[in-house]
Amino acid sequence: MAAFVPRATFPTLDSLPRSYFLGHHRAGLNRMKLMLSQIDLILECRDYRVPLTSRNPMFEESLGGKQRVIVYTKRDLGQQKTRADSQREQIIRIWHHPSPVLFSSDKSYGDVRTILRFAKKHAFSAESFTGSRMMVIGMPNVGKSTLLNALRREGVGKGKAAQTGAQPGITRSISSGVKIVEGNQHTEGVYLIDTPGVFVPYVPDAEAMLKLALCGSVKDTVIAPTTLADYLLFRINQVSPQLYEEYHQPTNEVMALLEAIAHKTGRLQKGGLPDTEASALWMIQRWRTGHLGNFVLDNVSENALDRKIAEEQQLSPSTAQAKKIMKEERKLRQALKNRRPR
Ligand SMILES: Nc1nc2c(ncn2[C@@H]2O[C@H](COP(=O)(O)OP(=O)(O)OP(=O)(O)O)[C@@H](O)[C@H]2O)c(=O)[nH]1
Repeated sequence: MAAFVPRATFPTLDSLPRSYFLGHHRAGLNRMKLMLSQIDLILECRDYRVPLTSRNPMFEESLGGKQRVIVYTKRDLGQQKTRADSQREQIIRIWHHPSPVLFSSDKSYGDVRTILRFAKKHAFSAESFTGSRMMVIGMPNVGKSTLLNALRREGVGKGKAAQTGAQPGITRSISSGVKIVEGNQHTEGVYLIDTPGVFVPYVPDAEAMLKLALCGSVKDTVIAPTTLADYLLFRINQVSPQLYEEYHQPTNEVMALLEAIAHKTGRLQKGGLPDTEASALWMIQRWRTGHLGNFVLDNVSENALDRKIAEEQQLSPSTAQAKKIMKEERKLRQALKNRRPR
């Protein structure tokens, strides 16, 4: 039998939606700007699996000037605990030097404690009697509320304060501060404010949109699940087709894999026909929960962040493009109203 050769490239999908900037994203960002003067430190969350693509330049534009620490979330879903992980993390630290960078997994008490220690040190060095107020920001579904809950649990031993969920947009408004560090005789402690995830107004690169959708920053109704599953298959094949060996032999044909998954997991329609859409959603969800391989989707190299920023500056939208973006946003809002999630 001929050896399996994975696809080297994924087709460019010009018709893919490139926007997911919703009303509550815009409103949330405006409110964050207004609150900035009361904030001592920003915890900006980015997804460990897409350290470049989950950067939102609007935060820099709108909230720049405030002291900020970048927290790369969902580390457990991207790392394999190898030397390559440490090297990648070292490069990411270099990207942001001298700003601090932290990595976090909600499964790791160590990671959460490190962030807590950082928050404590920052707050107590300010010696403010009224305590310290921090704000957690980031793209939708990056894990902001989960981080807030973990910091509260570890910091003051209290239960969940913010709702979390597998789809983006669970947090719709800015919360009041939640205590994550107890005070002492000199200060009131540390309060953390949760904010709604904010998407970028326009994603010029179709592959970036696929990555963001795969990581859950975009609602699953926006991009066809079979298209997303095809992109996931393309990426899994580059890592190891063995990751889906219990369903199918190595393949570049997403429909063949989805049909096999449908039969194996009982996702069948009337008459026993495989439900490929439901199987695609299941496959995507399996990857999002770490059951189809843990890997990073962005190429991390020393000058990758500078290159990305330079590209963004070149691609900053003209008036005509901005109008097109707004039209796309309106269309998207209408489509979301009309389509109910399955
Ligand atoms: N495996 C893993 N899953 C995580 C981690 N952090 C968050 N999640 C999951 O990611 C999903 C999104 O988490 P949320 O905390 O609701 O994300 P959010 O950024 O507040 O989302 P928005 O409401 O869109 O702003 C949930 O299903 C969480 O369980 C992590 O470190 N590891």
